[in-house]
Amino acid sequence: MADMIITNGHILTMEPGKEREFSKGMVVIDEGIITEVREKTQETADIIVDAQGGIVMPGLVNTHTHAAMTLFRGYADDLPLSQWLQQHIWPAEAKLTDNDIYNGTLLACLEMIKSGTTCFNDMYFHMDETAKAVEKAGIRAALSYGMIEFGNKDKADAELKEGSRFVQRWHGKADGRITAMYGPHAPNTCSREFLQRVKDKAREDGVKVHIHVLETETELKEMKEKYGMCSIHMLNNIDFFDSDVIAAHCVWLSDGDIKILAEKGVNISHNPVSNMKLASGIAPVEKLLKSGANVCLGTDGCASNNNLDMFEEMKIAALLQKVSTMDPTALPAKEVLKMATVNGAKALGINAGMIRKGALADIIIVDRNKAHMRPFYDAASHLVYSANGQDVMTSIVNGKLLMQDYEVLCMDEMKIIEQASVAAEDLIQRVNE
Ligand SMILES: C[C@H]1O[C@@H](n2cnc3c(N)ncnc32)[C@H](O)[C@@H]1O
Ligand SMILES: [Zn+2]
Repeated sequence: MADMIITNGHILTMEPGKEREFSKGMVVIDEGIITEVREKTQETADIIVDAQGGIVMPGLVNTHTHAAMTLFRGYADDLPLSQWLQQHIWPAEAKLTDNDIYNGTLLACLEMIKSGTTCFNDMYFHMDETAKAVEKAGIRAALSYGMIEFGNKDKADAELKEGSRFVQRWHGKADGRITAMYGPHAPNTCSREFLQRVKDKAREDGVKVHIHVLETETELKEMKEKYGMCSIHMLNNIDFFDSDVIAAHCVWLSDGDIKILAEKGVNISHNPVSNMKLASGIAPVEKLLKSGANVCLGTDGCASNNNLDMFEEMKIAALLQKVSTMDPTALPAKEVLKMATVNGAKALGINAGMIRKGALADIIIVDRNKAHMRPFYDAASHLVYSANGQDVMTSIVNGKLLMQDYEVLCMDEMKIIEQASVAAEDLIQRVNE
């Protein structure tokens, strides 16, 4: 007898090269793993999840965020990145406590679970608290301590020590739901020497690296002044790039940079809403995909988005590529859906992002019984262009039901909302003191 069977749903497998759709199918789950995907099964299970009227699909993977920044949702809007970070966000972050991070991350987990994200990639501070929140919520996450040293030698040692301590403590924990990584913030906030040290350490520890790269034109200019080359060439020169790197943003790329990223198998997290809101620019996603690079999708933090809805992110990603290339065939729905599922899972090195025998049981069910979801010709089209996060009925992570038929089972929803609101209020008071 299996643990769970999802039945009666319209299944979208997203299995690379063998994408299949069943109008009525069954997914069998045992010990957190998908054991069978068919039209009918002989198997029985403890829990039967009726997905009647729903699309059963892989949970969405958010490959770049700062979860606890939910506390800064709407705190400093409509500013350019450098001013936003230096004058508003960093001073406020300096006042963050462990308790803030825990509550802010739980709020983020709640929002993600409710809007169909089953795994997220996070870089932030006080990361033990983020990990504890992930452990509690039941979601899956890749976590890194955000290291910033601005070329300061003492700071470099301390930052790497903390990054390393976090990796040792959390990698593979929470029933394997937590993957730890190193998180050097960016090529213009970390020195070349430090980035090299970090990458060496990550290789030694066998873990991945999460970094912001070429988000703004300012970074490009600073790098050219400092090193006589852009961030991509600088990082390539120090042998930083391989398939164990997740580079967020990658907006200001030359054709030569694209070639390097594709050849080295670097994973690129595209974050269109944040890039549009901060007016950072438009990442060349079409060119990156055509060159064979693995491009995935992220929301960035709630101070620059201002939500964690990956459905919104998918639609905006598609629309932005179309209007920027003036080509309506650019980034079609199926391609965006891959970015948000299989490509994201590949980037984070987790066996998910698809509904296939042997994959992790990270699955969501999206409601088709809504006015804006009818008629129904093509699942991918509806998921990208019509749906939003509020249409997710059921979320399963590691074979466990975190939300079923819109009811959150893994936490007390009102309590989380209340605690995070109180924490944010206290925090802003401390910031303004
Ligand atoms: C981990 C660090 O990254 C910062 N951070 C949040 N959003 C962005 C962004 N779009 N670009 C660069 N840094 C960012 C956080 O505010 C924190 O200081
Ligand atoms: Zn970011």
